[in-house]
Amino acid sequence: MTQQDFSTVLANVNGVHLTTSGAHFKQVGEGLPLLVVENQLGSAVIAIQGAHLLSFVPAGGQDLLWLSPNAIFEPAKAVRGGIPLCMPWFGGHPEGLPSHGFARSTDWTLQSARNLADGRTEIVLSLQDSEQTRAMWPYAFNFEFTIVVGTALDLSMTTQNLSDTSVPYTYAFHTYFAISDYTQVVVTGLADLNYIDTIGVERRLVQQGDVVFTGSTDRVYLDVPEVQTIVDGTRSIRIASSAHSAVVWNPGEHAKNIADIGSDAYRQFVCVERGDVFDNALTLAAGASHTATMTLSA
Ligand SMILES: O=P(O)(O)OC[C@H]1O[C@H](O)[C@H](O)[C@@H](O)[C@@H]1O
Repeated sequence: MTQQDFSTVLANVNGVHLTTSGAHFKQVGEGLPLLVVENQLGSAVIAIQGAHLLSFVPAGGQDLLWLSPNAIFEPAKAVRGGIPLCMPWFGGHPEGLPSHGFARSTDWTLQSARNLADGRTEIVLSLQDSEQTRAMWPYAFNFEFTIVVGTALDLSMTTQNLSDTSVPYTYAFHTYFAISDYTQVVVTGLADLNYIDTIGVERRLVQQGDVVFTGSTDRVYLDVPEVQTIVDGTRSIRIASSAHSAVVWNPGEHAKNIADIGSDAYRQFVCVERGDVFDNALTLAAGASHTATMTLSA
């Protein structure tokens, strides 16, 4: 568990408090510290480990994010659901380092919290290089993640390369969206785009019409437009991002082999992950910084 003292940062901020995963979610594991953010426009729950959003509820609405009923809250293990931050690399690593990078399983620092004049709440978390990160990724860096909770959830990730060489960089906001049943939803905003189907032998295909799910799905859409919409009956969720890729994932029945999902729960989410991955991978020049934004709204 993080040893951070939040009292100075949270002094004079209304509607933000610290709790634990055990008190808030009653789920298994050693437990993790969480920040709860509540205002008149919406509410959110953020794990300090991973700067990981676990819940976002616009006032009077329902949670946009899915958290697995079998989620495990353990130090150094990514929680299943919400918005894991996959960085500074997305997917598997050629030398067997943790899949999707170390950001999602490392404690971040709470930099600031403030009530904005329009009623929203802004939280800023950061992560800098350390001996532990340099052993996996030999660069000096600063990641700064700004979360604004209102009727929409506004996210902004700034990645600064503080080293004197250029750095390869891929990332994704790996969002798990709560939906009724994965076979009932339609994802718009990806029709006619090139994608890589990563199930089995990678294949490059072109999306015909909107995306629907009929079973295990794992696809990387390239050069996507700013907005996708998940249409779930009369409900819809809008995803707007500056990122150039969209990864669409649901494990289907393979979820029975994933301990923190299980054989039924997989039906209640789809992942539509915005990031810059595969052909959209980035290189950050020495001293350069990159900002990625994403806004989620119902
Ligand atoms: O189990 P994780 O490491 O969290 O990865 C979960 C999933 O993330 C992404 O969606 C990838 O495209 C999938 O291939 C992967 O299975």
